[in-house]
Amino acid sequence: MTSVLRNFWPGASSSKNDDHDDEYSVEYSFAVEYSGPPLSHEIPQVVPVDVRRIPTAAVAANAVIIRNLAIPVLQPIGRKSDKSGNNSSIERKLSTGSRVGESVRDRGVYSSKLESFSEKEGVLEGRSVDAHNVFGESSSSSGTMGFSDGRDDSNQLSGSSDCEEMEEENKANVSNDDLSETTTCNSIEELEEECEAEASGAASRAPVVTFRDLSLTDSASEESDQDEAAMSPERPGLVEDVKGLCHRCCRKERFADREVCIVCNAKYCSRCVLRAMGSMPEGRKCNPCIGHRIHEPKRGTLGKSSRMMKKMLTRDAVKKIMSAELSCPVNQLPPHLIYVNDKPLSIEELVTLQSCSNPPKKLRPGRYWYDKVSGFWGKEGEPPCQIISPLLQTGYQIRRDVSNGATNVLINGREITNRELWLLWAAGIRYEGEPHFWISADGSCKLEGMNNVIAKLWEKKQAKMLCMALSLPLPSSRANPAGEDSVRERENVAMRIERSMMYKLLLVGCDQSGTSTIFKQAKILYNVPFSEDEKQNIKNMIQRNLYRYISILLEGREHFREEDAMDLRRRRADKPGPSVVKEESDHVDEKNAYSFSRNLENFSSWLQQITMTGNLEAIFPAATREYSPLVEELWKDKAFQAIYKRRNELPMLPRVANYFLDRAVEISRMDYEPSELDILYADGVTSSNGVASMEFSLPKSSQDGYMETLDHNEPPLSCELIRVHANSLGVNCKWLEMFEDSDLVLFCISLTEYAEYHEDINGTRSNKLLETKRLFERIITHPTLADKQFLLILNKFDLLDEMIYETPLSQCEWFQDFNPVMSKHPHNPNSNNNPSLAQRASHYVGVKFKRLFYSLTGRKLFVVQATGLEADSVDKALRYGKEILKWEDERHTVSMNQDSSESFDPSSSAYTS
Ligand SMILES: Nc1nc2c(ncn2[C@@H]2O[C@H](COP(=O)(O)OP(=O)(O)OP(=O)(O)O)[C@@H](O)[C@H]2O)c(=O)[nH]1
Ligand SMILES: [Mg+2]
Repeated sequence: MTSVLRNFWPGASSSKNDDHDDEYSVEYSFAVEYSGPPLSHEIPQVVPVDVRRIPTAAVAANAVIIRNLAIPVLQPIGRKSDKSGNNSSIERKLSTGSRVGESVRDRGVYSSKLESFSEKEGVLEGRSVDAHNVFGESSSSSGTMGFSDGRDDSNQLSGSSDCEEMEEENKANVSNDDLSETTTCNSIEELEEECEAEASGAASRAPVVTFRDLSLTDSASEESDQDEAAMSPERPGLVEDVKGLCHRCCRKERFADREVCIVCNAKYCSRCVLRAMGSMPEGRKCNPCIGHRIHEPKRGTLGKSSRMMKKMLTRDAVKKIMSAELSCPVNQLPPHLIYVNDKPLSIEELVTLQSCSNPPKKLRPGRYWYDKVSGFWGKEGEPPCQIISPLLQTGYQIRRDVSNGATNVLINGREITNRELWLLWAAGIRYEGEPHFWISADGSCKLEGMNNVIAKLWEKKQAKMLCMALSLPLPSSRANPAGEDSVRERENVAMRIERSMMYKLLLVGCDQSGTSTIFKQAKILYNVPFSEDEKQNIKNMIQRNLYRYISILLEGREHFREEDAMDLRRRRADKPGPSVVKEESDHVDEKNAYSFSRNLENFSSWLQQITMTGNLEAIFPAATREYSPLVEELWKDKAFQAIYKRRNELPMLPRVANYFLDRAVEISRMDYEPSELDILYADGVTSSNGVASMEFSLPKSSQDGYMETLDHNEPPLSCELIRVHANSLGVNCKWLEMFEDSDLVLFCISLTEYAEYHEDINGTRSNKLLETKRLFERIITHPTLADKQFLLILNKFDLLDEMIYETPLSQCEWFQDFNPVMSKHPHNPNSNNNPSLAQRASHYVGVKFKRLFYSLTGRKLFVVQATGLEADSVDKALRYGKEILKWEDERHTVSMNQDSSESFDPSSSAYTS
């Protein structure tokens, strides 16, 4: 009471200094009659306050509450709030600047606006809104409760509207009101506007408080989910993007990875995302945006989880979130915002449209036209962009000017555009005057009032070509029985989620490192089938390779034959009788161990010529039919077998050639079907320059030795293996950026490279392993792969084992200090105590790369030894990759949980599963 009275009469004399008890030291005084000299001026009058006119807050239950009023949800104070302790500028201004009279006037203004808004909304028609009460609660909450997050509070008092257009109209009306009223006083809107402008992003953030119409709750429960979606509050505005800063903590740190709210576009760093988005019951939306429609341009990203999500949450949790994002009602297309022939769609019409055999692609809220007769579909004011299923019951009658045509030519009641006029012309339709054509779904064209078909649009090649050139639509060849589409749609949703959850493994390596062998091995290993086309191409490739190997042998024959003839000539020369020698030597020239019959000789010169001119590809597959018998004849020929025996003397012949040449007759036949092993051994199946990718699931195996505990319920791991050749990465590995979303990089090197050399055009020799080392350095330091895990695959271990004794590892200058102390005991392959020289060498190479990796990145490199041609070995390497991914996942989850444990309760979140 003391303080009330003290404040009530501020001009009163203070008795603070009195030493009396508090009880007697109150700061109020009583009026006493003035007895001094007469005054020269008038005494100001005090207007008595009518206490009955001071607005008071009504009891909430009795108050008429505007639509969408709900219990306010407290949010963390946003970065735009005043850090000095005042919660918002609105609050500050309300408490300091406004006098009682102004305040009351403001309330009046606000009240009238609310009423006019509510009336326009059409939802509260016939009810009176106690705006004073609403305002009273609102202002008291901002003034005394300190409840604010610095967001656009104007939204808090807005109800939902049925469509964007309506809301815009309302806004326009409200702002007109503003103009008339705010010239005289500081209205709430004005203050809010100032406040908004103060905040760096002038656009408002999502409202913190959402209002739900309590009076409608009963009936709302009867509405379908879709209805709820349609009636959901309007989307909050987009937040302004402050480049590179997290919307919550305003920090740049950790912002390389970010998650974006699909409603307001606010971006969050990994530290803040879970706090901002919570359990994500409707997918990636920050808490205030839950219940709101998505920002339409984001529709394409629905269900596609980001890297950050995958890193932070368990796979199951991400799957749940993505599936909720795709399927929750509020995220579905709002039918009432899609207009077809001037009519907003109903839910049934939208379903009909989406589930027809040929639905519109990329349907978004907007205005479209639809010609039910022909199935032409387009955006209002534009030529057709698609031909959808005809005769769907959707939209009103088509308007003549709906596509903005100015040609005076009508098709099914619509004045067509110039581009379509060209189409008629290309279809051979000639006319005079201002005709009206009727074109049916199959393209049959009739003149109005006539019964005969004058042309069929889609039978004319020119018409189709013109459509392609002018970006006009062509009819779809798809015809699906009703119902199938929705099934497929459901499957697609599941597939999309699966796909987005896949681990991406990038397999990269230098020439001949064995990346394509590993890729093919994985394909065979995990039952990823080769398509019929692929099989046919592989067959052609293997047969072509066979002819190439034969041609290399035939080239060798020239050399062997020469050698043999010289040898014989030398031996004959040692014998007496010059004329006899000459005769015999001629004979030898013609017929020695490497001589062919005339037939084979012709075949041999033809094949060598074709190979030299590089036309080998052109003669396949026809060559198989023509020359298969000749290959058989060649194979059986003694001279050819003699050449084949000396094949190791031909450096140009790849090692793998033996595998195919041994079965030359079988492979050259028309009916040859490549086996899996043939495919594995075949060179060139995966093009050297291209990028190949395949999806597979890595099943759980009891051989998983890396896991201490085997979880038998664990689902198989979905992976995508992308093989890219170093040559295709461009200068400075520029194209690595394309693989930014890889989870693990498998860098493959051949263990034989230490003894192999490259020769450039100047004849300078360089060690292949050192070249690989340079590529490795470039890749691991590439910014795109900065935070990726790397697994080094030391391939071709079998070959290293063969050659290491003859060719020491120290041949390569980087490995000069390799000097292993070998045990005197013979090597036992099953014992780890006495590793072979090849094992020691490969271990040494691994350590060298590990040190290099650590020196450049400060991180750990994983290494595995492999033999690409052996299935088990590749399986083991890929499973090791899987373990790395899982460790990485676990590490992230743990660190995120630690990060968020202070203020975020993980048990309340969907990410714990
Ligand atoms: N012995 C043996 N040979 C292998 C191994 N891995 C690959 N090869 C062979 O090495 C050769 C090159 O392997 P690829 O898989 O084609 O190498 P790449 O990385 O695709 O290189 P490019 O063909 O230049 O694109 C092929 O002939 C393979 O059969 C292995 O582990 N052991
Ligand atoms: Mg290859």
